[in-house]
Formats: sequence, structure tokens, C-alpha cells
Amino acid sequence: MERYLIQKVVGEGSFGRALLVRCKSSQENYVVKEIQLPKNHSKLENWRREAILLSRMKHPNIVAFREALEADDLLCIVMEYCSGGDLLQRIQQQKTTQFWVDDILRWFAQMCAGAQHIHDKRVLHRDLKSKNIFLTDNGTIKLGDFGSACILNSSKAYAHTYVGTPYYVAPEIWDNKPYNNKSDVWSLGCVLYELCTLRHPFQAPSWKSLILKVCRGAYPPLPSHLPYELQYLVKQMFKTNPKDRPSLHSILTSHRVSRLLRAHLPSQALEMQAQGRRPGRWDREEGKKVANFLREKSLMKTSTSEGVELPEAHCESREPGPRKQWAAQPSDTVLQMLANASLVSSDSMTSTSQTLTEAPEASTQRRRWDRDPPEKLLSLLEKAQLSRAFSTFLINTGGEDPLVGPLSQPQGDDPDGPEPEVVLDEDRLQPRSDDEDTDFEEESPCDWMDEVEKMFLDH
Ligand SMILES: Nc1ncnc2c1ncn2[C@@H]1O[C@H](COP(=O)(O)OP(=O)(O)OP(=O)(O)O)[C@@H](O)[C@H]1O
Repeated sequence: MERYLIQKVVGEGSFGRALLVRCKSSQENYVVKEIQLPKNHSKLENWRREAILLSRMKHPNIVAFREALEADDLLCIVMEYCSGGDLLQRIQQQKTTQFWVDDILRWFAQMCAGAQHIHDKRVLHRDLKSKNIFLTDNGTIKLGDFGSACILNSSKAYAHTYVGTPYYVAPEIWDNKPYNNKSDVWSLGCVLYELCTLRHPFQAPSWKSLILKVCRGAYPPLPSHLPYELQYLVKQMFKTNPKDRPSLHSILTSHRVSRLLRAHLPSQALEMQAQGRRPGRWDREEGKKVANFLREKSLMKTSTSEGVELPEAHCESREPGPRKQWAAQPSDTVLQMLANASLVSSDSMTSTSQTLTEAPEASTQRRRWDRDPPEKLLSLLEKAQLSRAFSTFLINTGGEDPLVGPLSQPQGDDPDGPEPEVVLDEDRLQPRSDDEDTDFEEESPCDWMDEVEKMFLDH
């Protein structure tokens, strides 16, 4: 870190501070995210592998990773500084003045391009929201913060199942289904809706109402002045069955809105997209390089700065295993998971973010979603502050009280103001047969991670 001068603290996240720093040699500004490493150092390899995964994300619409450093108990991830702030701040600045349609299309197209790049690497962001999407000074969109989600998922020290930010969470997550690429699409749909209306699509005065609205896909219609293509896209992105949602690839290439979006995509992002969705292939020689690199260094840099080309990533996963299939009907609910879980917060979660943790597999009971959120879940959530629903949650296993922590705090405010009129589109609840590319889920087998693991064992 001695190569950087700290300018100021940009903010505080769930895992530590974010600092604005200046590189002494290049005089360029960067953001350093400090992540408190777990006490158990045997878990460090997990974090390192996740940093490699971050370094693989090289796209004009993704916050660029520069290097990762370990100092004391901190992992410092040095990344591109987005001086335009995050999209939530930008939306709030608008107050009541709507964005120009061209701005919406330009920003959303870039979000899709960035997120598609992540998906092409077989990685799921899992926490897409306006707060995690940044703007540069020239107005370029950059997806950020996906590193935290990846790191969280694979570290056994933080062995949680990611749930997400309740206001942005797709219905299948409330139903305890695996997170899949379409769950990211749902979250981006929420961001698109926010850009179109300056409001969140699923505003609610209570948890029950929030979960019901999400699970029914019930949101107030978009203003009629917006292009038909955008209205149609939002409707598609809020299909309650992930199979019925378009993938990012189809949004950008074969959807009714594609032409509009591509017309607003900068040439660099278009080129990256045109390069296609070549599936990543594991190369053993490249794998050896990674393994050697990890063994020798506690400091990682991107291939551009360190001259080490990293292998193509296939996916991000915790354990290899058979791929889970999306069932025709939702069956599990989050109820049992919550009943066996306690909600906890990390140090700074009390202020900005909380995390819901995973329930033990064995205790999972099959239940029908049945269009109504489970009563017990709701009675537990009744006690929780709804304002917390804009924060990232994990569920922790264990604990006597299933709702210890932020959700056990008294009922809070209504973050979105008065509830607008809601139109329920029954059409979205109807099953469709086309299993359009819901092509990977959280539990997909991940060969490149396995290979790196084997490399460690080999040496
Ligand atoms: N690359 C970046 N450029 C500019 N600002 C950033 C960048 N990354 C993070 N920030 C800002 O730093 C602050 C802290 O961000 P961080 O991602 O650590 O936490 P968070 O998003 O607030 O919460 P969480 O950890 O729950 O995601 C936020 O205000 C965010 O807007």
C-alpha cells in the first residue's frame, strides 16, 4: 500500500472501508476496498481465488480491478475510481425530474453489456442494484461490488447462501431456489424501472406486501410516454418464472428492445459483445501458472500490470456437484430456512448492510409457495425494519432466535413514501414452456476452480 497515498474515506461497506487513493507513480486515482480477513488463515486461499476471479472481469462496463494486496488482517482490493458516484445517488439527485429516454437506454445498455460479460464468465453478480452501479466522469456505466458477492459465497469462513437485497431479490430467491443468471436479470429490471420512474418497482409498507408483490410480479405500470419497447422489456424482466425472463444475451441481441439498446451502446462495448460468448476453456498450462502465482504471492495483480495471463473462468461455485434444475412449480420456501437461521450483521452491517445466511440442507422442508408468503416468515419479518430491505442480506445458520440481528429491530419506516397503485399482470403468473436460456445456476459445477485446487494439492 506504500505505492498509494490515501486521499479520503469514500464510504463504509459491510466488510470494511472504501478509500480514495492516489498512485504515487502514475498520479491516478483509485478506490481501495479494505476487507477484514477471517482470523482463520487457512481460509485465505478462498479470498485469493476470488480476487483472481475479479481480475478476470475486464470490460468497459465493469469497475476495473487493479491489484489485491494483503496487509495484516486486511485484503485490500485496488480498483478503478468512478468519480460520478453511484446510480442511486444519481437517481436521488433527480428529485422529480425524469431522466431522458436516451440516458436510460444508454445506461441500461451498458449495464446489460457489463452483466452479460460476467455471465459469459459463468459468474453471477447476485447483488445488482443502483447502489452497486457506478458512473465515471464521462458518464460511462460501471458495474461494481460483484467481488463481495463472489468472495462471500466461496469463503467457508463466511459460509452463507447469498440472498440479496430484498427490494431487488427475484421471486425464486424468496422461494429458496438456486440463484441463477435470470435472478440477476430481475435485479437489473428493478434498476431499469428505477431509471424510468425514479421509484422502486416493488414499494411496500410491510414485508408481507413486499414479498407478495415480488412473488406476484406486481408493479405500477411505467409512464406511457416511454417507448413501447422499454415497457415490454420491463414486463419480460419481471416474469416471475426465471425461465420466462430473457437472458442478457437475448436482451442485447434478439429482443424487441435490442435495436434500441445497441444503438445506445458505445462502440467498445459493442465490439466486446461482438467477440461473442466464447465459453471459457480450462487450459492446464494456464492453470499451472495460476497455481504457481498463488503459491508465490500474497499480492496479486491483473495480467496487465503483472504480466501474468490468467485462465478463462468457467463459473464461480462452492462445491462441485450435479447441476440443479429449475422445477416447473416452486416448492421450497424461505420459511424453513429462516426458521433455522439467525440473522446477523457484520461490524458495519448495522449501518448499511445486513446479510441473511444459509439454512442447513438437512432441515429443508418441501413446501408450496402457493402465491402467499409463508405466515411464519411474515410474522418474523413483521418485527423487522422495512428500510433494511435496501441492504444486502445473508442468512446465518444456527442461533437460537431465528431473527437475532437487524431484522429483529422494531418496525421501521416506509422508505418509499406512499404506496402507488399496483396493477397485477396475471399474464406474468402463467407458466410458459420455452425454457429460454436459464443456462446456469449457483450450484453449477466449476471445473476451473477444481483445477486450481488440484494444482495446490499437486505441489
Ligand atoms: N470504484 C468505486 N468508485 C467510486 N466509489 C466507490 C467505488 N466503490 C465503492 N464506492 C463507494 O464507496 C462506498 C462504500 O462502498 P462499498 O462497496 O464498500 O460498500 P457499500 O456498497 O456501501 O455496501 P456493501 O458492502 O454492503 O455493498 C459507497 O458509497 C460506494 O458508492
